[in-house]
Amino acid sequence: MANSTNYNTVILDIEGTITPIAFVNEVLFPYVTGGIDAFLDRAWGTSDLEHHIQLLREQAEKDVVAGVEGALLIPTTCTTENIKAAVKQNVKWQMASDRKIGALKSFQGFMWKEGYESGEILGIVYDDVVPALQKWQSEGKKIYIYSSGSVPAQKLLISHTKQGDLSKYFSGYFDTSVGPKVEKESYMNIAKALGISDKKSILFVTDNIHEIYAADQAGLQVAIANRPGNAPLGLVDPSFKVVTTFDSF
Ligand SMILES: CSCCC(=O)C(=O)COP(=O)(O)O
Ligand SMILES: [Mg+2]
Repeated sequence: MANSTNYNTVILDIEGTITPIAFVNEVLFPYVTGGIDAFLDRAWGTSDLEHHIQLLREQAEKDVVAGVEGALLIPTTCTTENIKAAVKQNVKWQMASDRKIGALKSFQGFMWKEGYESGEILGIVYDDVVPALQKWQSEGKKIYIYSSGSVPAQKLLISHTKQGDLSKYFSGYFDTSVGPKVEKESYMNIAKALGISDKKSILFVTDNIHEIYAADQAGLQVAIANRPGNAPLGLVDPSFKVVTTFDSF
């Protein structure tokens, strides 16, 4: 049972908190890995695709310089087929280790756009999420998302769920452009962006214990989402609230 008190701002993680990890692993990620060949063929030559490839290319160059094992460069001057093959290999390599890197997350969101808009992908949130959003909103609380998924990808999921378009509940979205979710400065950046000086007035809910530590260190209230299919929590500091359902809020 969550016993968080006196918060007027709620920040929610997506995967493992409001959305099952299985939806990400069994629907969103296979959409990218299985569809990337055809997608590259379809979108080849567009400025949007070139922009996303350039982001992947710049990240790959940083990875090579940093000595990241398995990092793959994406050439600029080469045959179209070789560039496509390098993009495909790079994306699949990053996804195999579930990297939370901005360039990859932007590319995934770019591919998912087509899927959500065509109706091939429909987002899932747990049944207890919408009632909690309604309750928080009726209490005058502001609700935000902070996820490793890119902001465009977050908005797509939130606006295309089986429960309908949930965007009306959210006042804003944050991704790792404010900083990694495991660093306390990222939560301070969000509080600053929201103009909130009393960090204890913010409740952050996530499934990831490292994100909990970071938000706690930044002074936010925190609650751990322990959803079916999440990685085992292990031993957690008993001072942290753990919720298995949002009915607890
Ligand atoms: C709309 S994001 C889709 C899931 C994803 O790619 C991701 O990285 C989610 O990470 P989170 O920080 O929400 O656990
Ligand atoms: Mg998560």
